[in-house]
Amino acid sequence: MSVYKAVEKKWKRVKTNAILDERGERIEEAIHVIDPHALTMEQSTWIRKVDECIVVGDAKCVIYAITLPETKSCNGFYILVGALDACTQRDLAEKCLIEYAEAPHTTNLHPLNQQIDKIWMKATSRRQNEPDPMNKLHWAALGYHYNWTLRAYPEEQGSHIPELLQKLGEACANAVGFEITSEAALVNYYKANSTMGGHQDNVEITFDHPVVSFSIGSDAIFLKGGLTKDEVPIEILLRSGDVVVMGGESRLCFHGIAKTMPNNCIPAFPKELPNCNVLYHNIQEYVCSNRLNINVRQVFPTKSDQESDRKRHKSS
Ligand SMILES: O=C(O)CCC(=O)C(=O)O
Ligand SMILES: [Fe+2]
Repeated sequence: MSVYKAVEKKWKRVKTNAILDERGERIEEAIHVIDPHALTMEQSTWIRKVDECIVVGDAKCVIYAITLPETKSCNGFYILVGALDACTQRDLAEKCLIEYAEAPHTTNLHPLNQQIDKIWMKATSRRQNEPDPMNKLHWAALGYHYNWTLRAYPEEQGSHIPELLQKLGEACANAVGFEITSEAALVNYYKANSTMGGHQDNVEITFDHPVVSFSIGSDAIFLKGGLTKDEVPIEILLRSGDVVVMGGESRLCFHGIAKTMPNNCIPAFPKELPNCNVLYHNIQEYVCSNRLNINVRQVFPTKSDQESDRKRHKSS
């Protein structure tokens, strides 16, 4: 079994929803976890704070470059801690639930001809004994919709990338020195026990631009491995509002979600807000037991990338 798989298995066995026990001490399985809010002395020796910035609203965030301890190379993997301000988190949660899962975007239910229109409205207005349609929703695709059967991106964009995602993607990528034109976005809907197996994001036509990934709602244990599953992955606790940028050498690293950890207390989603309505209450309840992830990617090379490639080839 690969070491990556062994770490995934370890998290499958963890039944608690926090890395700390009742006494406030780390559970044994979590001793290596990087909690960006509480780095250990040892972690501070290899996790570099590269900058502080404001990506959106008034959220001042710290940027850490997280490199694998074995290689110690700075390989383009960054976490922007709390980069999304509370308003943006609430706005994105609402959009994931009532806009991004609707046509013209597609979802995992679409290829099965089971796409459910107004899924969030149906879920929240159903009778108590009726099944929750949200249980069937795993992902939504925006922009260029990757075709998993043909294993290819289509020539035409299936839907637009919302301006907010374009802007956030660009701001986060620029904050760590990368550029991105978001052409495809994926929204992942995680339930309390959902995981995402280790994989590489390797279906785009270019890998010269980073994947920018936004976390909203419940906490998660994110695993970031190397270029093979034989490298020990680092384990990172991601919270609502955190942004991960995987560019440069880390663009093709194995990664995934080993555990989703529902938490009752998410600062951006208090139980009551001034003037809050039923929609907010439903969203607040949802994010406390589920996690949303939105990630944006550039699929095709930028014209200037192609130009510089051509020049490189000519001169070599
Ligand atoms: O949920 C996450 O943070 C990671 C999602 C991911 O890796 C993907 O959609 O490819
Ligand atoms: Fe991924």
